[in-house]
Amino acid sequence: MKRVKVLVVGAGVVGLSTAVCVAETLPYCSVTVIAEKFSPDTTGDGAAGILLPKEFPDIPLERQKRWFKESFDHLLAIADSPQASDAGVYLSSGYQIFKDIPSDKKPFWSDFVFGFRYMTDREMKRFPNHKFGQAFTTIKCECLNYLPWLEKRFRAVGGQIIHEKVTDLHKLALNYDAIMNCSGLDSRFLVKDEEVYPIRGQILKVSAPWLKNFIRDGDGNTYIYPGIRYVSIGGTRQAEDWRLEVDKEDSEGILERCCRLEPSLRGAQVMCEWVGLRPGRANPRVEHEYLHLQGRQVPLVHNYGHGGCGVTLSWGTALDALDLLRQSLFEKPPQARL
Ligand SMILES: Cc1cc2nc3c(=O)[nH]c(=O)nc-3n(C[C@H](O)[C@H](O)[C@H](O)COP(=O)(O)OP(=O)(O)OC[C@H]3O[C@@H](n4cnc5c(N)ncnc54)[C@H](O)[C@@H]3O)c2cc1C
Ligand SMILES: O=C([O-])CC(=O)C(=O)O
Repeated sequence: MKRVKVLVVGAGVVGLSTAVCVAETLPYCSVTVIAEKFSPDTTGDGAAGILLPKEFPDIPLERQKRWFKESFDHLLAIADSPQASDAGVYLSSGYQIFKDIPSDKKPFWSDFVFGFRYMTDREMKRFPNHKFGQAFTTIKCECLNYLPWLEKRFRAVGGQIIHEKVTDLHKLALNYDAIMNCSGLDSRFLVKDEEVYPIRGQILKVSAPWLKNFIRDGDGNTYIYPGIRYVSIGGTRQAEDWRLEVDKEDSEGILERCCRLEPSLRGAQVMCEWVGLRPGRANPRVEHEYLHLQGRQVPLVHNYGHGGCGVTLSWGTALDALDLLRQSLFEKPPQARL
């Protein structure tokens, strides 16, 4: 009997991962996802979806390693299964190159990807403006496939979906035993967290089926990611910039920088241009508190603020959010709803 009603706010890669984790792990919970936007209109749908972490300043490194390893291993199992093409999850190999030798040549995630090594002098000759490079195989998770696939998996275990904008979490909490907030950038308004801010990202999707390996400049501003339908080339990282319109100058800059790294892109046809707002935050917020209403305390588990790493850390942070939910339900068992 499903006696605990859990509501997940958000149907991006973070919300759907969280909803699937809870619905598949806690048989006593009935789980509903409520969101204003679903695939193909969430931030992850336009993202390249490469699994590549960055280091957050105030989260213990062991926790960050766990977030990445769990996400990588979860997606690797999908990539290795007959579900891979439906889910849009596959291995992707390539290079990260640096104009200056980075202080951390062997980053914390290097043991979790496959075949991490420094590039040879011969390989580096292809990139005369760069001094150092890393070669490795990671995973690419294309949300245009992965999110509908996750949604199907969620429905298969009885998950419910509501298509609606939420304006007041307290009102919703009258009808649920726990709420999980996966509203990304909109947490700025929904839970009034002023630490979340937009980091605008513009990319172009080009047709260049001859490209097989990714190339990323370590500064994070220029990258080329071959994918299933197209090659994503980027990018921009404009903090506090809320514009969702395509900026012509940004597109020109992206093409120019990417063609410098990969001259064969000069002949590539641009299929579309896309802008998304990363949910920036110094550190992702994966923690819980309680909403107080009419004598009841309703657990509120937050899972948002992943910046440019939402796909990269989606499963690991969802598992942490699941633990926080379990802990909060155990600390304060559901109290009678009105
Ligand atoms: C150009 C670009 C490239 C990127 N490339 C990568 C990459 O290669 N690898 C990687 O790991 N990450 C990448 N990212 C980052 C990644 O896309 C994000 O971190 C991730 O998509 C965030 O997911 P989310 O579920 O937290 O938020 P979102 O996808 O923004 O989803 C938020 C959800 O909450 C819902 N919501 C919000 N407020 C409300 C409300 N009030 N009521 C109802 N619903 C609400 C929305 O409707 C939506 O369903 C990239 C981002 C950009 C912009
Ligand atoms: O940085 C990258 O390589 C891709 C990415 O995650 C982003 O643009 O946010």
